[in-house]
Amino acid sequence: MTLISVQNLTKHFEYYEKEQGLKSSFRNLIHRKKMVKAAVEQVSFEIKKGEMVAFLGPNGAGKTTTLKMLSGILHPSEGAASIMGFTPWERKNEFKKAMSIVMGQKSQLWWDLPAIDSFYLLKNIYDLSDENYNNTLNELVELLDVKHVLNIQVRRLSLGERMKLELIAALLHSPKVLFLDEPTIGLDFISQKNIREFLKKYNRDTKTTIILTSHYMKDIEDLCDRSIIINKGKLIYDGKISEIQSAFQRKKRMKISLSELLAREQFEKLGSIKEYNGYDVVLEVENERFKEIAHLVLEQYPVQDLTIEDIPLEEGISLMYQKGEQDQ
Ligand SMILES: Nc1ncnc2c1ncn2[C@@H]1O[C@H](COP(=O)(O)OP(=O)(O)OP(=O)(O)O)[C@@H](O)[C@H]1O
Repeated sequence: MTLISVQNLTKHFEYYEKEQGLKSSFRNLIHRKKMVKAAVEQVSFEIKKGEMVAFLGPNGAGKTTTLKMLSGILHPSEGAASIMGFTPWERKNEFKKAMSIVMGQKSQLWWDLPAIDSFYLLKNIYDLSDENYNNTLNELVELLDVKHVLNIQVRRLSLGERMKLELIAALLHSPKVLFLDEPTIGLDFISQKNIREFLKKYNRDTKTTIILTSHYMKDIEDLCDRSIIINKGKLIYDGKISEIQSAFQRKKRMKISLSELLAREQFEKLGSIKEYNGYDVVLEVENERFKEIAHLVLEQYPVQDLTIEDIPLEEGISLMYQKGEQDQ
């Protein structure tokens, strides 16, 4: 069942250029130069109920602007979107009660209060029954393991603890659609992992539809099957994450450790050399040839260890960004 449908969504920001200096400030009062930034251009996609989709793109690609339109914070310049049958920017109460947005760099908790007070306020805003509120809160508190920090002023907590509490604030009213903008930004490795595990379980158990932006590839690889990629406001890929590699990266990486020093020339005929120090070599070889080359290296070279891996996802994605740039 399609839950989110977006057609030709476009956002052009208009602003006035401001030159440096006092003289220019006075000149700008009379003669201002209007600029237009095309942040999102004719983006279309559909998302089914229960999907967790990665929304990717380099800095400034238009991800946050798109999420702001889909959550009703911003009005588009053109295009249409339907989320659970609602037009987001009409901001109907039923829509607000059925969605939530978490922005890694913004907080909806009161910093000077303990989170439990903010949660109680949200209970009233969303008009939740005592039973419903207590059940959801207890479940989320247990899942995220934050019982011990609920009564501490939010400003005194660590970034990881705060992000867990932000998630609870966003999920108290059990939204059907959740927008997550960089939910693991700035978190240490363990906190990132905890948040990822929580999101995975939450999505699986509740079938909440989630759109996630993140610059951490581990988030994307662990959580999402599908990704929508934009660059300079335009959609450049919509498909399986596992196919990004095969579509844009037709090579494998071979790491070879040698028991004897070998000259660089010995490897040049096999593939492109990425690293070489005499004893350790990293080669990139064409997918079609890696078995044959591995066989040859094992037979003819003094090999101590050999591993073959796919090129990391971030490299596949960055190739895609580059291709997007060339096509535009
Ligand atoms: N209010 C605004 N006025 C003018 N330009 C804006 C405004 N908001 C965003 N932009 C521009 O629109 C483009 C897209 O911004 P957006 O924040 O959506 O990118 P992003 O993909 O979320 O980037 P990042 O990964 O860095 O957060 C950027 O070039 C940004 O400078």
